[in-house]
Amino acid sequence: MGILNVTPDSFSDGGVFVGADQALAHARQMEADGAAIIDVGGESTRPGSRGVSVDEELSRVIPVLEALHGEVSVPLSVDTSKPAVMRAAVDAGAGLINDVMALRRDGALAAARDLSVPVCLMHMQGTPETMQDKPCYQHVVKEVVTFLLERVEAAEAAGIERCNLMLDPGFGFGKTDPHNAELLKGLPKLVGHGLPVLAGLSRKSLVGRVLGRAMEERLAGSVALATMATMHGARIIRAHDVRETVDAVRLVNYVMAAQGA
Ligand SMILES: Cn1c(SCC(=O)Nc2ccccc2)nc2c(=O)[nH]c(N)nc21
Repeated sequence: MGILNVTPDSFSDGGVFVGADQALAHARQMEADGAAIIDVGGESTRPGSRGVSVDEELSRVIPVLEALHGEVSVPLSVDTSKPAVMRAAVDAGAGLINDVMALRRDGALAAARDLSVPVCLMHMQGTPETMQDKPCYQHVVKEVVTFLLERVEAAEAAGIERCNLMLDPGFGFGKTDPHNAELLKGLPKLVGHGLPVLAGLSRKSLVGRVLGRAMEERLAGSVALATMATMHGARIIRAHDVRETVDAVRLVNYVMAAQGA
């Protein structure tokens, strides 16, 4: 899942691709590099960030989805928690919903059901504004798995088909580095519930803090974590550096498919 940030303040790449034409060029490059999905997000979810209005998010995301639709052959996911943005985004060509709030906003379950597109349900403790103040868990893996299974129940109760759901532990969303490490090590417990698991670790602060690497120096660490997530059963890897991440995933798949051992 290639990351296409259309947030002016997206701190991971400083919102370099805000214009629709730069976005299209970046999306085409990620598709050429092997991305199976392009994730388009208009609201920065960095720690401490406040949300944006529906209109602001729409003005960022819809023009880009319209520019990409029909120009790239891979499905587009819209990274949003707002029902109105979900509906407009699917109308504009999005084929997946990537919701960091796991459809908890009012109207989100109904929107996802009406739209009947695949949905990624992600765990977050608190909100982007507060989540990193003091993340705390008794058993982080158990609590994240339990939350996600509860969201699956809620989605099915709302009429969303189970086969349209993906689960995501939400690395960095209300987690300390030990929490993130425990979640990555414990990923097989989430994978074991039979739904595809998505992992987003690319360039995140976990890499920066453990390795002491600035944002632009996190490629090797990101590929290492993508490799670990894939070995632990993640089926979708959300990444900035698509070419390098695809190489790693292809090699993991090759080795894991080997006979014997
Ligand atoms: C939209 N979105 C994000 S944005 C946060 C981010 O990339 N931060 C970040 C990026 C680069 C550097 C530092 C932080 N992370 C996920 C994720 O892990 N899973 C799913 N499903 N969606 C996600």
